Amino acid sequence: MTALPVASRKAVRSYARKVVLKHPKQLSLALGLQALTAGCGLVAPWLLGRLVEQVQSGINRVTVMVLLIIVFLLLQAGTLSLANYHTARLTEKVVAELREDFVRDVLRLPLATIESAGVGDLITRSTRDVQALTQAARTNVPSTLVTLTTMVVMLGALLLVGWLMIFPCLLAVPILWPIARWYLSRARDGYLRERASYAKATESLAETINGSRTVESLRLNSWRAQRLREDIGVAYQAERYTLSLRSVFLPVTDTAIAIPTVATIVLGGYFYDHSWVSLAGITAATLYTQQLAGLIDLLLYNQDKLQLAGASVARLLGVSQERTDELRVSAASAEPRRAPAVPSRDIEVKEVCYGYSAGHDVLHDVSFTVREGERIAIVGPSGAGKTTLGRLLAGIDPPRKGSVSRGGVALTDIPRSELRSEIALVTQEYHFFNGSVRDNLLLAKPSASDDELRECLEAVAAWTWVSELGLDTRLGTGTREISPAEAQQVSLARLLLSDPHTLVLDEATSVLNPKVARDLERSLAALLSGRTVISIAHRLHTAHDADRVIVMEKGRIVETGSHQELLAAAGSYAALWTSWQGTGALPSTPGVA
Ligand SMILES: Nc1ncnc2c1ncn2[C@@H]1O[C@H](COP(=O)(O)OP(=O)(O)OP(=O)(O)O)[C@@H](O)[C@H]1O
Repeated sequence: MTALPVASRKAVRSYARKVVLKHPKQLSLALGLQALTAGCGLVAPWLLGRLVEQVQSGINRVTVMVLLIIVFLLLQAGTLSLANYHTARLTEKVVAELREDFVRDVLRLPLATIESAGVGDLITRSTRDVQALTQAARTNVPSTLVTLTTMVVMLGALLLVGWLMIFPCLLAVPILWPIARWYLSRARDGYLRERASYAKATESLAETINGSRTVESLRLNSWRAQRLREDIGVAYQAERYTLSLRSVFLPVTDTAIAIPTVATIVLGGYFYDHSWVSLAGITAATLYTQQLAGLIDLLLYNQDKLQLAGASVARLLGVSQERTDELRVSAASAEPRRAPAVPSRDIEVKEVCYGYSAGHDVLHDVSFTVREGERIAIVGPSGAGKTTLGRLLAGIDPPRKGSVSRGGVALTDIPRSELRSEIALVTQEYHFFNGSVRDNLLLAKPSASDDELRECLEAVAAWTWVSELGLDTRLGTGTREISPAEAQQVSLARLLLSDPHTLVLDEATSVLNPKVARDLERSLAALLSGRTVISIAHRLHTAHDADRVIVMEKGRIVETGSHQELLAAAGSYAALWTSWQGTGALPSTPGVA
């Protein structure tokens, strides 16, 4: 299993910069309002300082001062709510864009990449990581911006009330600086490990749920439970590590931020004794320093959450890197290729070898050409390599050796959007998305008319039940359940709508009962005229109807010809045919798992 990539710190930083600078007006407005709020917040401590000084020197203007303090506090509350409103608008917009980017990138991932990464990784990225990022963007990012702006304004004010009062604040720096460096150099990797361990546990869980029947029937419950316990154990250790980082970081910083307040009072008294700072200055500085301590505390707390969000961004951006890599590969390989004078839709399979693991090929030296408009049936016993060949013919996996190409270009080098509109693989894995039949069909062609939808549904023999229910009736979990055969029919109709010129059908009609399957294949055959169809045939009547039959055994092509020619040759195909006529099933390849 190959995990999806994780973006580097540099990529995360440049993405964050891009996102922040994408809305300069909204950002300036939000920051401006925050600075105004911070400015209003500074007036009350300053006025309090003046009040203390006036009381000490016998001037009685308490009422005016108190009224002024109330006015500024109200002003601060007003600007704060405006600042919060505009910051929230900006962050909601940014979060929405991030989510959209992520969904777009996930939808563009090649099937082979998802399969090799495992669904657990993708589920964790699209749930926990998106959630961590959303949470940070909604609360910690705005809070950090407010805190930083307020701190800058406050330090300026501290300089103004008495520049000497800045020194007590600096006493915390020798502790805060190294502990922050220590923490930051470890937190990102810690959180990345934590996320990866969640992905693994989710993968195990998803695998167990998907294979629950197999687990039950083979009594693998305790083995699966043990596996899950191990994965949870790894996640627990990863969480303990990040917890241990926080257990050091937060108490040390909590202690360090208490120093400036104490030092301001102690040193302030000393400065006052020497008449270096006024009483008003010391009062205001003490209040500022106390607020500053609270701000640093908040900043560090946010920093922790931002580390977690940073790890999540790295994982989410990694998904887009996967896509970029793919496009880069196709762009690179596109350079030397020359468009043929007449674009050929023939698919050429040349000396192909392929294996799922190193040193164990399941396809050996396979060569043949699929001509445009041809009907090919690939037959052979179970484990012969038919499905594997089908995946290569659909451009999902590249061969280990040799080539599978169209017009001289390897299928895996053709941009996927282009390839998918040309060649489609139809497997036993079909999907009906919760919603109406119309919703499911329009995924393939959003502009399709009702007539087109009906035509495709009729072609797959589904119009009878769909017209009874209605195209817009909601189906799926929690509503009217859809049977596997119906779901498969809708998938096939969706495929017809997307109109690829080549179809690779791998057990496309296996869920249906033999009679319905045969009817469906007939309707499909009528509708598919003019298309290239490669059927991985598990029922030999498909081979009977094909232009050419390719017989595979143990990963090799052993015979090629029409049904009649192969029967006359009395070889492997003839044996398969006889066996199928007798039992309706194909034998397994001896020695092949
Ligand atoms: N994802 C996989 N990982 C590892 N080995 C695999 C994988 N898929 C298939 N194989 C192996 O590759 C070989 C060819 O399998 P394949 O499914 O292509 O055969 P098939 O002719 O389609 O069989 P069937 O008719 O039973 O579907 C088999 O030995 C199988 O165990």
